[in-house]
Amino acid sequence: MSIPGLGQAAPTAAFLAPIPVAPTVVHDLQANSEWRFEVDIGEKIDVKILSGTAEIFGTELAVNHLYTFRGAKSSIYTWHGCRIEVTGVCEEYTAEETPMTQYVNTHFALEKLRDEAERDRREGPRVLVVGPTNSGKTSLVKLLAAYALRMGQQPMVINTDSREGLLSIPGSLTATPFASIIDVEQGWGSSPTSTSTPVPVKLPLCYYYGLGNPEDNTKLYKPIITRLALAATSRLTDDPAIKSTGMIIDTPGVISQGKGGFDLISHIVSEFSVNTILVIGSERLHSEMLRRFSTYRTSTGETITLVKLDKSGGCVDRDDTFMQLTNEATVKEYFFGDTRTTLSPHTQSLGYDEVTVYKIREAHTNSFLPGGVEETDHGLYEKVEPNASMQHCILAVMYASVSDSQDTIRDASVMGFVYVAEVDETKRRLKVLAPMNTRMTDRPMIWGSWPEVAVSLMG
Ligand SMILES: Nc1ncnc2c1ncn2[C@@H]1O[C@H](COP(=O)(O)OP(=O)(O)OP(=O)(O)O)[C@@H](O)[C@H]1O
Repeated sequence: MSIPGLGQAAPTAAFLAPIPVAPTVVHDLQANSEWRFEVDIGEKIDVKILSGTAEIFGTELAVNHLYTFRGAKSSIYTWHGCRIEVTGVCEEYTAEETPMTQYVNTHFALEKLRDEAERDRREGPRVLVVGPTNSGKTSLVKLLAAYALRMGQQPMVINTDSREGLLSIPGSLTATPFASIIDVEQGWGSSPTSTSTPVPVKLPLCYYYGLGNPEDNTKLYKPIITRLALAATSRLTDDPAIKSTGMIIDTPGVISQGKGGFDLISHIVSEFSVNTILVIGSERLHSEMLRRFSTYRTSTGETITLVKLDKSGGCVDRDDTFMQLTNEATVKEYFFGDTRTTLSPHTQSLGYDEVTVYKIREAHTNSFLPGGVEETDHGLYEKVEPNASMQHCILAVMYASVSDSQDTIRDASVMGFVYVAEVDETKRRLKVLAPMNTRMTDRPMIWGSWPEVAVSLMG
């Protein structure tokens, strides 16, 4: 073996090969145009605004600051024109047709409602965004939250889409009060575990569903939505600034696509007392929402305002592989940090008898046995002994006690997540990775199927 720098061997050709230099391009963007880009997972680009004004989904970019984007599909919009410098390889084009005027008008209509709410000391608008998969719901939620923040408001952003996490691991449903700028490089911002970033951390109220699709177990999804709504409403009531700004609720695309899903939309509408529904990119869904909600009254007697919005031509489909890799990157970041912050997770060895694990039951809801007899509900979770199939899985550690009922555990908020790094069936022990060295043996843990982590995080 030759130690680098001490060995006698001549440098190899690879060692001498020049390091490829990423190309740098300057784009001049006209007023009201959008530069759309896609960076592959594992690749990155650096972007600098040289002059003018520019924003990413509503968040203004600073001039001469270097922004780095990794594995992202996104866009930079300018109202008045700008010059940008891009270093790195990505797929890109500039578009002049965007629905931004519609979106900003929606924002100003919401601002009017917020001003009225502040004046009358009432709750601001509770806005629900629905639309098919990849129609730009999350991007619109981000944009409306960013514009509200720019006006000095404090929006509460609710994520009811377990397929993607919002400041948390996928599988969770969250309510996050935003009081400071959204971190455009990271999507939504720094997670509570990353402490030394320039953008202040946000603390979500976090509940765990643990499956990728709400329809996989509506008997679990619905009560968690109810619990999330209760927590969000009480947080809202406690803080006048959040109260008058109101909520913006993101939804999973799948619930906008059929009868079972529409029932879930109705459930979210009633639990969050939604009074504004933004329907994005679907005429059919808009007419369905009109049919369901045109005569509806919220718990406080308000009617629902329905607004139809265009889908941006920039929305891109994200295939399963892209989602899988993005989710794995989010999980990795939760434990190990990102390029800006390195975290040091702890490994703990736990005996089978020291842990209480509940596995989520799947796909038993709405199922009928032949002859129309409904299948018996055996409970939400199944108490299981650790086993080899737990390897590489994520477990949610709940703020509950091991002696609590399944309903109490379901309604508890999440204390944190652990990753099962190793299962030793002979010694009957688990090796788990946790962000902190907290005692976990007196907490119940929930084992779901989402997020799926196909690779070892320890490699
Ligand atoms: N104007 C745009 N330019 C470039 N990319 C965009 C634009 N709008 C949205 N995207 C990208 O398109 C993808 C889908 O958008 P988004 O996540 O907002 O859709 P969604 O409706 O929330 O999806 P889902 O139904 O999966 O939750 C994302 O990667 C997003 O960053």
